[in-house]
Amino acid sequence: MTSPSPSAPLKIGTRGSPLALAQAHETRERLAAAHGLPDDAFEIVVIKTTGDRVLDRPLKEIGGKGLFTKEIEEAMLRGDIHIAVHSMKDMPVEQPAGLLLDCYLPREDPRDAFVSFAHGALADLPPDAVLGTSSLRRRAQLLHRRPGQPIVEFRGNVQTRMKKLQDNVAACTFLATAGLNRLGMMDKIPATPIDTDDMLPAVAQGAIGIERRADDDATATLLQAIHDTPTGQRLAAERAFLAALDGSCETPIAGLATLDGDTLTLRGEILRTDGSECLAGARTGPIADGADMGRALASELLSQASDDFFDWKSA
Ligand SMILES: NCc1[nH]cc(CCC(=O)O)c1CC(=O)O
Repeated sequence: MTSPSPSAPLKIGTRGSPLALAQAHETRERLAAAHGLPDDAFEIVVIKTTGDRVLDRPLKEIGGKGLFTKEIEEAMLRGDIHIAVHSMKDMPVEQPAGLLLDCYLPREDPRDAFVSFAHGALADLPPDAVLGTSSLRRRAQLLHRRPGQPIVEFRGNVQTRMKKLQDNVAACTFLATAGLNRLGMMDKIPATPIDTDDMLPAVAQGAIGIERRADDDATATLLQAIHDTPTGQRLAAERAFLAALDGSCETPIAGLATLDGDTLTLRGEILRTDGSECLAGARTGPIADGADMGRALASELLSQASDDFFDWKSA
């Protein structure tokens, strides 16, 4: 196998957002360290996606799967890049033909964070405080616990959202703790992780996945050295749950697997968009049965859902 070198670097495709770049740099550092190669044996290639281009509309209006991945995957299939670094939370459950996702970096904190200048915790919020989020899941979860609470659409990167909070567009917002940690911002903004019993995270939240061409054996060998097995086991359960629900990032579905010795516990929930109903459940079993547990939990929740529960799918 030929190794990447400064003259023939391994090309790492990524979106250009600060978080995406931080993730690409982490991947480069791990690959360089694992293989004793210099940093410039890896080249970071920034690719703009539809999700980056359209900033003025809520993502759910643009629709379609792979909003943040399509252009990057096309570049990989053309051979312009060798690997692509993704937030697994944004990844469709199936990859396009010819591409494979079987390498995960060690997962960061999966919890959501409560971000507010005015209030210390979610529980302290008065019922008329305006919450800022554009995530269907967070919105449904918040409304489920706090019916009638006003919520405004809140998109943009961390800086944009902090500015909106300062301008009092909302009293608080919600961000993934993982993203804040990876950007080194957890101490710089008023953010507190939310217990997963109070807000169950999105499937795969906090996990980074590295995609490659299925037939690229040289790259597969390179990636094996940085794959984190426990993260892969947790995501196998969570993504099987998501796949069985036919969900994507922008649907009110939450799921989190945890490991304890040889045992995996998967918690999951599905909600109505307006938060009026939340179906939740859990499964515990051997780690190797994670994907089966994900599918079983999905069936259990689906069997409890009334006919109109999934109306949000066409909404
Ligand atoms: N949907 C956007 C997105 N995709 C991944 C992350 C955060 C990092 C992660 O979960 O790994 C975020 C931002 C957020 O939810 O705050």
